[in-house]
Amino acid sequence: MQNITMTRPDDWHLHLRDGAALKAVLPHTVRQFSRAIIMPNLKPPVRSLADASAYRNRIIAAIPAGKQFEPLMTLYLTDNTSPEDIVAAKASQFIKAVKYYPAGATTNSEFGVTDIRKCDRVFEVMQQVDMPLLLHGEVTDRDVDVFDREKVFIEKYLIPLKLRFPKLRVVLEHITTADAVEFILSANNIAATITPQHLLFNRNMLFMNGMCPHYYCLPVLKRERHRQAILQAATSGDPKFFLGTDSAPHARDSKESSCGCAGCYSALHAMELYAEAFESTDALDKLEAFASFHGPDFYRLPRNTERITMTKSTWRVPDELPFTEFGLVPLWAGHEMTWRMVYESSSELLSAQSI
Ligand SMILES: NC(=O)N[C@@H](CC(=O)O)C(=O)O
Ligand SMILES: [Zn+2]
Ligand SMILES: [Zn+2]
Repeated sequence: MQNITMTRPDDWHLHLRDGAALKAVLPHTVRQFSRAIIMPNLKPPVRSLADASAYRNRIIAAIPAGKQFEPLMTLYLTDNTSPEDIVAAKASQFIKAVKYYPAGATTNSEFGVTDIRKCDRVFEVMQQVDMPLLLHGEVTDRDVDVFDREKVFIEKYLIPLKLRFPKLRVVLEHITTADAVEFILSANNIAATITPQHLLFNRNMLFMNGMCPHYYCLPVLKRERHRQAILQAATSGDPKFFLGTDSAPHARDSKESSCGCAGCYSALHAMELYAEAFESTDALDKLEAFASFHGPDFYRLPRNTERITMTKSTWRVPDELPFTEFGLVPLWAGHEMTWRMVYESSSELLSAQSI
């Protein structure tokens, strides 16, 4: 196959940050996607309707002139989120979900929830008004092995949560294990997003010829058996699985540090990365539904009508992109990609090549 033409996709899990960082990364997402679910883990987090409204305006102001993009906002759940906050968020129409971070689980999660059972009053209202709950599904217990944190979260918290709130619509974000796939398939009113890095790499990538911080994200990459399971889920055509890049920019100095932070940057070339993963298992025919249909169907939004084209053409992922004063290393820097998104104008194509 030399060309793929498909419905324009959306990104159902994206970190845009704020200020100069937002301005540096947003054009990449806008080139590839029509809409994105915007993660609320800013410093301080997006906790109220007023925070979300102000952040949404800053994102809209940063959209390159003449481009279309719709940020779908989320609220950051804390121990103090109230049922009234949910009702107000639902009424706003632009807040599409509420994000749960276990306190201490990942980047900027220190304001997260200390005990998920404390949120039952809020979940009750979310179930009632049909506000989806997005989960960073990992336990934070120091005595649980870092590679088992997703599996233990499912057993200890997610299964009981689904029993307490069977109609609450849940997205288990950035799944990484066969255990997650199995659970998603067995339960109702639940879906999962899948990132490009978890489809393409197993945990060996973290230690290829030395320690490679640019492949460190949370949940951490797992063994090959788990990668195979999520690749199989993503390419199965099952509507419970859809695209969420979890593109999470961190400046080079904070990744290449004695305590490097978690997150991979994939907004530059997300669709090309997914195409490579799907092609590896001869499933390019399943890419459009995964990237462009299952997400809007879950969120009960219309599918996009515009189309995009990717073409077979090799190009090298740049070593670094402009981003604050330290630069940003994209996922799989230096790799020869085999697909390339075709942009509408040749000047855009040129600027994409030159970064
Ligand atoms: N995935 C990551 O490793 N990092 C994300 C946070 C998150 O999605 O957990 C970030 O905001 O940097
Ligand atoms: Zn997360
Ligand atoms: Zn994320």
